[in-house]
Amino acid sequence: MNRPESDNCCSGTKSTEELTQKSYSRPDKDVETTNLSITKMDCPTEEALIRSKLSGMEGIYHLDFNLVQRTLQVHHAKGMQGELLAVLGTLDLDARLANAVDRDTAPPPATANWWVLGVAAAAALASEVVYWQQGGNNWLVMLLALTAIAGGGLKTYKKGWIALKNRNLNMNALMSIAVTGALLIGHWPEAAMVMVLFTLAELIEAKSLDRARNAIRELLALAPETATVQMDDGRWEEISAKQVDIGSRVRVRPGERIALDGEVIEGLSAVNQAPITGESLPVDKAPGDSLFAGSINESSGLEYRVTAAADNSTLARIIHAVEAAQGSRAPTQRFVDSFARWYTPLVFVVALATAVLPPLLFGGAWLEWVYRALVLLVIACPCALVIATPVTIVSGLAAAARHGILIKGGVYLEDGRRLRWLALDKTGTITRGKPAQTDFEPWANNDVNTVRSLAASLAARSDHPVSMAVAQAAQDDSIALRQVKAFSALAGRGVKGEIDGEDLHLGNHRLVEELGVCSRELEQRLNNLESQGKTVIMLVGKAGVLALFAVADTVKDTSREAIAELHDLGVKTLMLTGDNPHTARAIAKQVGIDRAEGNLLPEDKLREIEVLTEQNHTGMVGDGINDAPALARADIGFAMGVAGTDTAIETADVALMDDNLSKIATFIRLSRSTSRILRQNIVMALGIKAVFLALAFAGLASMWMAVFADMGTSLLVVFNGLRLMHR
Ligand SMILES: Nc1ncnc2c1ncn2[C@@H]1O[C@H](COP(=O)(O)OP(=O)(O)OP(=O)(O)O)[C@@H](O)[C@H]1O
Ligand SMILES: [Zn+2]
Repeated sequence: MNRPESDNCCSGTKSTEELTQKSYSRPDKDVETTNLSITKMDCPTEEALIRSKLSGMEGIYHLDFNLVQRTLQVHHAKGMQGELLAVLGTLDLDARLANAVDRDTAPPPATANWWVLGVAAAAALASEVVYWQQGGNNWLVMLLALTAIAGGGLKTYKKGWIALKNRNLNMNALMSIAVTGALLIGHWPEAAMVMVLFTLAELIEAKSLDRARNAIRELLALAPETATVQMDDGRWEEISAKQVDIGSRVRVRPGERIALDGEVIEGLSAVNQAPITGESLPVDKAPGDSLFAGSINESSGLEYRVTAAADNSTLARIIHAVEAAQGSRAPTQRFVDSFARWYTPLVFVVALATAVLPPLLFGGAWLEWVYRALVLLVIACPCALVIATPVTIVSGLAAAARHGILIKGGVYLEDGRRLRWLALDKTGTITRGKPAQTDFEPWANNDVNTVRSLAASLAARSDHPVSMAVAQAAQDDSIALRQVKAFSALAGRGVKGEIDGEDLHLGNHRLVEELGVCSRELEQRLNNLESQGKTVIMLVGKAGVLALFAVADTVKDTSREAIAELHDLGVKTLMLTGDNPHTARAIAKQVGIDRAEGNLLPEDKLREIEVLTEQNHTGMVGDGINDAPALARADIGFAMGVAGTDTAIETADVALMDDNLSKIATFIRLSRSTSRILRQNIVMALGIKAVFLALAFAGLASMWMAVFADMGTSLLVVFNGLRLMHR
């Protein structure tokens, strides 16, 4: 049996992560996937319990825990579901089958019986008071203490017992042992207090986790539940957004939120797309423009045609991706998990030694040392430490989503701060990607209209931006097109086809060289145009070069500033383009990019990235389609302008909803604050533990102080993590 999630999976490198996920997402006919919702899995210790129970079973291949959503995905051999549920049943964690597709059923919030807990707390307090008044234990102290423990701690005992039976030392087990021990050595009021405080801590912790859990669902709540749809008979009726079919006509009033993805049919309005793209300026919409569910229609009414079902809208896909991202473990989380795995048993052993050795060897007082050992048991609970990471990562992911940045895993969020180089594609990334024809020149006395018509006929068949510019210019001048036969695109070069029996090529310098029809004179002319930042393609026929067409793209308004922001963050920039080196340099100079490489075929781009990644943490940003190999090879691949596209969201490591490059700087800054908060949390959690460890040895810490500190630390790290949400 192979189990790739085995504990020695050490570094968080992308390749291991991907391998693990890919090998299991492949539909295999013998592997079945069960999604479970586990209501009572609110502390990482429960995860450890489940893991130890399941991973030993024959036929269980892979476990994907999502603590924040309290879900577990199990990949297992076919037909094991019943057995799986039965085993989980013995752990008493309320494991239920969950439908992965149905994202609307939020997990129930942490339940609390405040009334019982209040009585328990009062009893514990009273027991303490009576103890001090009477100067010792008596039947009343004991009765009050037992009442408190029964009220506050039965659940803990139950969970602790299950854990111990499964030879798992989780915090419930530790607490049960500690409280029982305290009772046995006669510390009745304190045992009661510790149990009540612990239960309270658990509750508060669960509540604050609920907040993190809901952060992402709150994003989903951005799309209204209902939409005003035109019925077959022409009436308008408000129906549930989920029931609206693709193609329906929907109306949205000014000030209203848009319920479904669609395309404007009628009306002109400004739409605030901030919830999707993070861009706060409203965007003007006219017929033909696309709309995103969740965005806000600001100025006037619109009618649109629905283009995606409610559960497949861009917004829904964003939320789906963020939720999935939480499941994958960030490097810090792996570190913390493996730390917790040896920390708890180690402290347990130390506690045992503390209880036994000093009295045996040095004649210490038994009761005194047993008590110190019990304090150690309380300190052995790593909950604050373990909870700190997922909460921080989830808040970071949610904050990024609010900025229109979709991060596909905690790894990338943590890694972003390490980026030293960013490679950028030119067309569509730095420039608008919508070039226009600026010059055309017949070559060797050819007839202007004939060559334009030939070139445009070829160009019209291609969707490459350069071709589109040539075709558009011809159309604007009402030049008639001819019929093209045997058309094909030549990657990185241009296109070719046959018109009236003549083989024609339309493409760049590389193509002209390859056809062997270049000349000194032509090169001079090329250099001249290219050094102005223009891209030149040539029409080539039997008689050689027939004409030159120059197109120019404009740089996006945001590019220059975004590049400067990146440089301020210490990230160097490199432009990679299939376009010629002159144009590449001219554009690079305009926006302030450090280095530019032109004339690159897709495989050359890949090689550049490979060279860079060997020495530096390197990101690559592109529009996703022809740059796919380079994007995949980079440490972090960014796809931009993905809102509305189908595949790009799924392919990149980080997807930027709009095409504003400054989002990458935002991402890096967010990554830096995330790792700062992660470090703070870990130092805080470990530091407080260390202090209490020392105090416990010195006999200066009491049990309830340790519980209190533990609760305080948990709360501190959770709130510290949630702070990110508002970055
Ligand atoms: N279909 C085409 N029509 C016209 N020219 C083309 C075509 N395909 C490629 N070319 C020429 O080859 C060059 C390189 O094309 P390629 O598609 O590799 O890069 P690009 O997408 O234009 O630039 P970037 O790498 O910056 O995105 C283009 O600049 C253009 O001159
Ligand atoms: Zn040449």
